[in-house]
Amino acid sequence: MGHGARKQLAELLDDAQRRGDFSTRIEMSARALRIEVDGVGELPLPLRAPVTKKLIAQARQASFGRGEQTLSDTSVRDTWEITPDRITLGGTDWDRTLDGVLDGVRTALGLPPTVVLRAEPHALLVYGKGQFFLPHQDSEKDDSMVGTLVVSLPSHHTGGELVVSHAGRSVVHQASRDKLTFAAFYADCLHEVKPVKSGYRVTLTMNLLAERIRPAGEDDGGLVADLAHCLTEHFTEPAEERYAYGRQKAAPPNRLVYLLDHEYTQRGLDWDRLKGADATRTALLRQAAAEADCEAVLALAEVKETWDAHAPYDRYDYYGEVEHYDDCEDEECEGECLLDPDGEPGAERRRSGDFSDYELNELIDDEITLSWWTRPDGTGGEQINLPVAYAEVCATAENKDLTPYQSEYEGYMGNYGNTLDRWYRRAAVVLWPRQRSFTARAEAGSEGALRELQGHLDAGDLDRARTLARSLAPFWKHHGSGEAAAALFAAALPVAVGLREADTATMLLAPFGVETVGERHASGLAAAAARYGRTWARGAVSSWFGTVGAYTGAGRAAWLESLPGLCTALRAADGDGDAMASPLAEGAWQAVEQQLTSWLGVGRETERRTGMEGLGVSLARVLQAAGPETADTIAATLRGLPDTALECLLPALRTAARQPTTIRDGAPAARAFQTLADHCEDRLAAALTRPVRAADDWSLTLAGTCRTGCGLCPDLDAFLTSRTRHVMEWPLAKEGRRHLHSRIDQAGLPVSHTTRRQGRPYVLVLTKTDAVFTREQATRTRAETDLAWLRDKWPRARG
Ligand SMILES: O=C(O)CCC(=O)C(=O)O
Ligand SMILES: [Fe+2]
Repeated sequence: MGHGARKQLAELLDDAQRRGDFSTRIEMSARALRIEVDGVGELPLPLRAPVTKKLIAQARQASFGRGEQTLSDTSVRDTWEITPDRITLGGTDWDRTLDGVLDGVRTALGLPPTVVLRAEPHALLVYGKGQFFLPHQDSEKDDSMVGTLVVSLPSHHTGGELVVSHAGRSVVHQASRDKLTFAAFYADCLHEVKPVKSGYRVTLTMNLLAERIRPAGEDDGGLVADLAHCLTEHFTEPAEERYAYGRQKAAPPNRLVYLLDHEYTQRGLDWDRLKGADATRTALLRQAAAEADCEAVLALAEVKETWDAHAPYDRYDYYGEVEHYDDCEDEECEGECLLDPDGEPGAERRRSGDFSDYELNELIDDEITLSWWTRPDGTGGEQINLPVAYAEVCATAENKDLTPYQSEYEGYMGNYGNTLDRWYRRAAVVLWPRQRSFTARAEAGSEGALRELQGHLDAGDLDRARTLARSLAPFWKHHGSGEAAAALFAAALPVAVGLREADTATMLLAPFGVETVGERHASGLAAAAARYGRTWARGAVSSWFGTVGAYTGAGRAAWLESLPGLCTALRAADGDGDAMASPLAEGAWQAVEQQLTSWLGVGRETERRTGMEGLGVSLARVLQAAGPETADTIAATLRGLPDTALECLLPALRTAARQPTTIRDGAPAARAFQTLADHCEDRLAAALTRPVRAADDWSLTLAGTCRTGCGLCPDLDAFLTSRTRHVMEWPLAKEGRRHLHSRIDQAGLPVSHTTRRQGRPYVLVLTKTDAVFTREQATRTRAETDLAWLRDKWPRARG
């Protein structure tokens, strides 16, 4: 059975690992090292305070890396540093001693004998009393860097322990007073230097580099054969379903994903530089793969686990009698607020994002997605997006024993109790039977698989290309959106054209989001439209838009910025670019129109204005991308909208005016922009002829009505529309007050509402604010400015 094969495979690999540890420590005589520092001279060992002080005089405050940045913050790292160019290492026996240490480190860390370690000085560090380095991981400065070697020079001190952790275990290294202490650890280990309590701690840190010296040798034939047998079984037996309550047997799995123990960066992920047990296990796995006729690649996986978990309650004294939180500022709260929001269980830790002491009860769900992998031929890697099925996963170390890079705790949610989400990044070996190679890779959205198809087309083997392409249909879905999918889309276009089969071409191109489509695809798109016709092109474009308005985030706005350039490139391309450009512009307009309609319905003015202004930029781009007829149709629709739409039209005109070529006579949308400018001018002029509000006129226009048929809103409306009333006191229970609040807030009315907490029910006090007048004045001033700008920039009826 499939599950049995996976389990057995993990066990075989677990047994096979040479017992490598993540950190090790070796002591050597201080006589082995002669160390000289510029400006100080040779350091007599063990170090004494006067010499150490001279070192400090030559040092600078050490910084540390975070992402791309280098930071200096003594609350994170407080130590003196001397750069390696100022240090000379020597001594009659030094090279031999270091080689011996490195060989011991290699064995202790479980690296195979086919690898040799080198150490490259990184810095000389001096820690005085109170100085330390908080937990961190070292950045891998070099592709071949596998870890760090800390050489502590003999020196009298207390504190300053080096604590190294991995997969839930920690070791503490304390330096010797009279010997050299070598501590080595893998680069993915979290480590820290505890504050020095007395004396000085002086270390020479070195990067550990791994180099391959011989090819991996033949391993125990029996073990490899057993592993190969497991692989064959895994790929031929029906896949096990996680919750298979009497369901039909599934097809065999398409791949096996073996998760590795250590962490790797994309750059550092290489068969020859795997760490500890990973190195041994993958070497065996690859031999087994060859024997079972499987291909193997290295991959990076994102893992998300959801646990039923709970906070360590006992530290909180709230447990027991709960009381009202006195300073609760929630206006609606009438003694129903029982807890200080900050006093909830785990609030403290929730803020700091540390959930390490939460208790994990039961795993509710896990998801694994492969995001990147190496090519089977070993030439670099590619981005992919592949959810991994339960029946395909195999691992020796469980996720929960590793350190998540992010955690989120969610209190009781109804369906589940309290849940803790944890995210991990893990590396993996991915294997599949060689004869299923195309499917296994294509399913992951691999560009390489599409290039294989292209290869068949180039070689004139149309039948083979069509058969393989059609085999994608069941899983060729959701290739995402934006730049990340652009390369895959670029690879899919020529294949779609070359297949000369409209339906297969549709299937290949449909699963992309419109934000993926860019200028680089123009010639491929024009060629596809020429091959399959305008109706086909329209269908393809509509599949990229998906449900119009379904996605309207920042990605869409950025894409609209590029739309005019894309449409120009399409219209200039060989083939039938216009067949793509027109539906693209129309689809973009539909999405913008839908957003415009929803903004028009928003009552709160500042919020609406901000939204409309952003939309104005998008509208300008859509008009610039459209052909003359579409642009005119759009302009006609816009002229039919209420005056609030000017909040979008003016920003659109301003955007266009900043790019004069797009509005000059002869530009496709020039006429449409002029029509809109004239329309705005008319509406603003008309608005300015309306009389100014009288100083005693407090009446408000009703924005939005209450559809609940409640008994309160008629009274509210009477107050709002009254010219004379500007304060209303209303004894009202909580529900009613809440209803009125929400109506006033949603309409963005210039009316303040407060609750006087006296007697029962409390009294709701509504007060019309000065904004009744100031807002109108501001609108008027804005209209005057806009009108002047329009008359200057868009003079009416040229010629
Ligand atoms: O001083 C040490 O022992 C370690 C320093 C360290 O972790 C580093 O420089 O990254
Ligand atoms: Fe470090």
